[in-house]
Amino acid sequence: MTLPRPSTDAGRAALDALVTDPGRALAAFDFDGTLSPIVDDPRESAPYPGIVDTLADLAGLIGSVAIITGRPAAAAVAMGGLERVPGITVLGHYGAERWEGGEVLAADPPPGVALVREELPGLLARVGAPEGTWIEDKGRSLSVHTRRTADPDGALALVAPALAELAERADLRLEPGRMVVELRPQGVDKGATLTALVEETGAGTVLYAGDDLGDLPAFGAVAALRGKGLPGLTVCSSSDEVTAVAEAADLVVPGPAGLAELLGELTAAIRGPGA
Ligand SMILES: O=P(O)(O)OC[C@H]1O[C@H](O[C@H]2O[C@H](CO)[C@@H](O)[C@H](O)[C@H]2O)[C@H](O)[C@@H](O)[C@@H]1O
Repeated sequence: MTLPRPSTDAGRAALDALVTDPGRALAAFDFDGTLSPIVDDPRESAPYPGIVDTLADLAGLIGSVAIITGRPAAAAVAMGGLERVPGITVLGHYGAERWEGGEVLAADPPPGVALVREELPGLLARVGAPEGTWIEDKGRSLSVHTRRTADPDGALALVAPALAELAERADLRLEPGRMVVELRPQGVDKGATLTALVEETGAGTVLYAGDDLGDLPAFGAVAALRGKGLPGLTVCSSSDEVTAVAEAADLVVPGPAGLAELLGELTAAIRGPGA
């Protein structure tokens, strides 16, 4: 197994730093589309086969492993079997929730979430959202999914103006993603969450892997941390659905299967020859 070469100097330097000084590294991962292949029904998401075991191996070799997801933290842990990864931190709702050692810490959601919960079904009916449009109520945010409609992009375009108006009235943020729009609380994104985690862990190197638009703030955080001298590597779990993430990444791997392979190669490189 050979480690792939990132396409940027900064990415190559960070990968070298991670392998030579793994004890000070933080590796953080998105969940859907990165650890878990995209599926039609979000309730059926599951990690790519073997990837959680590889993460568990990696967690025993590097400083810290974390998940930063738009899912509720406990849902990601349950879907992923992530409690098997020693010492893992799971940050849900882009960082508004924290799961660690079986406990979830979070502040109460703002009142706008309840307003959206009440109005969203009627709003979707009024604008003529097509069959297959689905509301995912995540407790502190709600997502409108169109993957299971006949024309997912068309359905998103149809509902977008009304969702924008509702989000503004509820003082929530609109978070676009892969055939989904989420209405969620303001004030936190994956970039701020990753930066805080780097500070908290005292990481000397950071790796972040993601696949969707909501991961771009974390890529921005890696760039900002590099500006302060911290080696950082961004990895895109690529798809045909989103190209902006691959364009921003130091290293592009073909979806969760490619990430699983990369993590195996990284683990082998840290262990060294003969291990
Ligand atoms: O931050 P993430 O862990 O990537 O979560 C982002 C959203 O992921 C989920 O939706 C996406 O995955 C689904 C299952 O594969 C797929 O059907 C959907 O089209 C994708 O957008 C999840 O359902 C959302 O709540 C997350 O915000």
